[in-house]
This record gives sequence, C-alpha cells and structure tokens, in this order.
Amino acid sequence: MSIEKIVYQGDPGSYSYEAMLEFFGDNITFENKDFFPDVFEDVSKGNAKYGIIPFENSTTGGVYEVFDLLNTYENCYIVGEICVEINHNLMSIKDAKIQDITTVYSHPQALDQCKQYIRKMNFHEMPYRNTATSAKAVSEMNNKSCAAIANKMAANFYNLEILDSKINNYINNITKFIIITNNLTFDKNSNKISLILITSHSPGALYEALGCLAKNNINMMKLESRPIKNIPWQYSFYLDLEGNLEDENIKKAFNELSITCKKFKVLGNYIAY
Ligand SMILES: O=C(O)C(=O)Cc1ccccc1
Repeated sequence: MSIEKIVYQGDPGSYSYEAMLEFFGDNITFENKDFFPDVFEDVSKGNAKYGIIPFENSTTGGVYEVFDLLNTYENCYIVGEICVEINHNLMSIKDAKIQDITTVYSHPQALDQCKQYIRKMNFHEMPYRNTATSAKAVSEMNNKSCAAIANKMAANFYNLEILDSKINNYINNITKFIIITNNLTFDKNSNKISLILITSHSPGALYEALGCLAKNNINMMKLESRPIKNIPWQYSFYLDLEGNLEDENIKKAFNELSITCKKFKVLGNYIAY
C-alpha cells in the first residue's frame, strides 16, 4: 500500500504544521520543506500526495506567492481548505524578560500581523522563513535580547517561554490554508470552486467574463487579481464561486468562459470551510 505523504513549509510547531494536524489528524506521514515552491514541486511530481499551505489571512489578505505558484504549477489543484485562528505570542529563552528584548524574528506574515505591537515595543524586525523556524533559531541563539513571534506549540517544541500573548493587531486573526494535490478531484459534496482567468486586453472583457457567471445564476465569493509576470499592467484574475462541477449552470458558464478567456483553469472544487 502506498503511503500518502503530506508536505508543509517550515518546521514542526509552525501554523502550517498545526493546520496539517487539524485537517488530517495525527495518524499521518509528513515531511517539512524549506520553501513554498518545494511543497508544489513535491506535490506536482507525486513525491507527496498532499501539500498544505497558507493562502489568505483575514487581516493581511492573500499570500500572493502561493497564488502565483497555483498559476505556474499547472497540475496542482486545491482539494480542501481549513481556517485556523492565529494567536501570536512573543517568546524567548528562559530567564529573558520582556524589557531585555530588542529584536524579534518571525515569518513576514506574522510580523505584519503584529506590526502595531512591534512598533509600540520599538523592536527591530528580522524576517525568517517560518514562525517555528524563528523559534528554533531563537532557542539556538540563546540570547536574552532575541525573541520569536510564533505559535504556543512552537514555544513547547523549542523550549521557549511566552513573554506576551495575543499580540496580533486584531483579535480576530484567521488564516485559511489550502490542501493541494496533483489531480482535479471532487465529489458531490464539493460546494466551492476556485478559478484562474486571463481575459483578453480589450474593453469589457472582464465584464463579459463575469456576465457568464451572472447569466447562469452563479454566486461569486471572491475576486482578486495578480500581475502577469513579464507583461506589465496585465493581470490574472482569481475567483471563488459557489457550486459543483457537475451542476448544469456551472458547466454552461465554464463552457462560455473557456471560449471567451485567454486562460481558464479550474483550480479546484472542494468543501468550503
Ligand atoms: O510561519 C508559519 O508558521 C506558517 O505556517 C506561515 C504563517 C505565518 C503567519 C500566520 C499564518 C501562517
């Protein structure tokens, strides 16, 4: 029997690690990767069955590197999503006091989500690949002036003390993680569809594309754009819709979209969290 390995970015104790355990349970085989493209590469080649990756935060918005990777890796598809409440903590080595801290290490998303606190405390910021990786580094540096911003779980993993908690700008701070695999799978319960569209660069092209959805009574839940690399000021559009690929109105609309758009990729059909 083949082992269905799951890959995530960062170190054990990261938010991605926590999301993986919450989505898949703890009876799993997994491996960590240094960077987001490494996760896509492993999933695309079938070295791992699933990847789990942060996609959007309720306060700071989309993780645009991941949007771009979904566009680049043509055979990677979304098969699920999970939302995790993010409560950031300031942590350092035992005996360090909050007054000792001058430098904070963390993932850029976490630094962003705690910007107001970091300014108030006048900390110097050091971006790191991942929150858990920064906790591990602070533990190894063994320097009372250094702290990490990370998960409670990371403090336990790397033997750090929590000096302050709930330091995010907004109490309601939720990150959506997506689960990717290398084929488009869905079932009758899948009720959310993600898409990438590139329209022609002509008057009314986006209006026409959105018209295909309106005419077929399809509810759009999200619309975002990303620059097309190497073609300045032209954009790919990312959409979330309500529906199932077997629905007649979806089939009709997608047929029209595939004719009117320059690129049309279904990113996945899965259960909305
Ligand atoms: O660095 C991590 O732990 C991640 O999984 C990325 C991240 C960072 C901040 C909030 C949510 C996810």
